[in-house]
Amino acid sequence: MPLPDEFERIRLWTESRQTADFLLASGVRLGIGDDTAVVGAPAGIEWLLAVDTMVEQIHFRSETMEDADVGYKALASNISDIAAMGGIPAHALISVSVPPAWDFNRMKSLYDGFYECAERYSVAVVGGDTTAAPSDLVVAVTVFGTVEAGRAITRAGARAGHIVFVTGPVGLSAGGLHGMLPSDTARPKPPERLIRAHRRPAPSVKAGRLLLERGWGKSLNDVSDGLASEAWEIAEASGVRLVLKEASLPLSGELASYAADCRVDPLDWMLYGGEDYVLLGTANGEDEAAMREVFRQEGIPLFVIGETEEGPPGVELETERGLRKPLAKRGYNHFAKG
Ligand SMILES: Nc1ncnc2c1ncn2[C@@H]1O[C@H](COP(=O)(O)OP(=O)(O)O)[C@@H](O)[C@H]1O
Ligand SMILES: Cc1ncc(C[n+]2csc(CCOP(=O)(O)OP(=O)(O)O)c2C)c(N)n1
Ligand SMILES: [Mg+2]
Ligand SMILES: [Mg+2]
Ligand SMILES: [Mg+2]
Repeated sequence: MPLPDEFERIRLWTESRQTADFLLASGVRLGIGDDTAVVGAPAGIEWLLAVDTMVEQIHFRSETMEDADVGYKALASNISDIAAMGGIPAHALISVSVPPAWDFNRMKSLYDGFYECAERYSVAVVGGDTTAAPSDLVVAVTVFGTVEAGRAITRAGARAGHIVFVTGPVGLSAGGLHGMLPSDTARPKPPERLIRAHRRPAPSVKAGRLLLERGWGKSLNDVSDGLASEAWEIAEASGVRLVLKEASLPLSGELASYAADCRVDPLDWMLYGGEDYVLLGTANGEDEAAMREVFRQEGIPLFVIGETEEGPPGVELETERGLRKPLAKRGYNHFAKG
């Protein structure tokens, strides 16, 4: 059998993955197959638009991710940016640049991952682009979300006297990655939960919506580059200081024991590891009790990890003994100063 050409591949990767009813309900008048998609714009909403790229060797390699995980995570990381505005993810465009090693079947698995994530978060895949590539796979996903007009929660809304919270544990993804990356010295195998955190992140869409609908979220950011880096982004965008309490940071028992096995400090993974795709934000202290109660009822994690103060924008870490030290503006950076 001859190998499918470009157009047959697109059809075979995407055909019959989402029902006509679902696409119609998502406002899609015209989906995959024409020069552009045509999507209805509901009254009273604003569009949230974001794109994120995953590059083989930089964001993943065969040792760290299964093929389907790459598709799942590429869409999940974009959905996380919509969650970080308090929005609802709605549509996605998928661009793939495909090297020879990613044959038809591997790409089909990648698309299985895309569509698994799309189904979980009710995202309509409305188009994309396909090219050949010389050696490594590049996947770029553009996501469109909706938010009630004027209500998006930005990084700039933190004020002195807020509490600082996160919507899930941090550092698990970095711990899992540590154990899966090739290394000269043998590393203990990470627990399944850490591997899963790295491969199948769960963006906090429900938490983002609660924070917006109840009016609790005053500033919000998702954790892609690491808690410290994202905290600095809120501090600088808002013009406040964030004080994070080391004892309140959500350290999972599994991460603690895996870090002990590896003889490393889990705090490094928690503060600087990244790819957690939880939300970091601030809220009024008076709302803390109600927030805790409703998040508990909804079964969504919420950890209060510090507070904000007036002063030159920055981030501090308060140790268990009450000593404060500046928290380095460090995290994953594609072009770290060298
Ligand atoms: N090449 C680019 N051209 C235009 N805007 C960009 C480019 N790269 C990043 N941005 C914008 O810079 C901001 C920060 O990007 P980034 O750090 O990737 O955000 P995030 O961590 O939320 O994905 C975003 O508003 C993003 O849209
Ligand atoms: C093989 C491999 N090496 C290193 C990493 C770690 N890593 C790569 S990108 C990244 C940060 C998130 O990616 P980025 O492109 O910065 O996303 P954005 O901040 O734009 O959402 C991290 C922690 C990884 N996931 N896989
Ligand atoms: Mg980005
Ligand atoms: Mg983001
Ligand atoms: Mg980044």
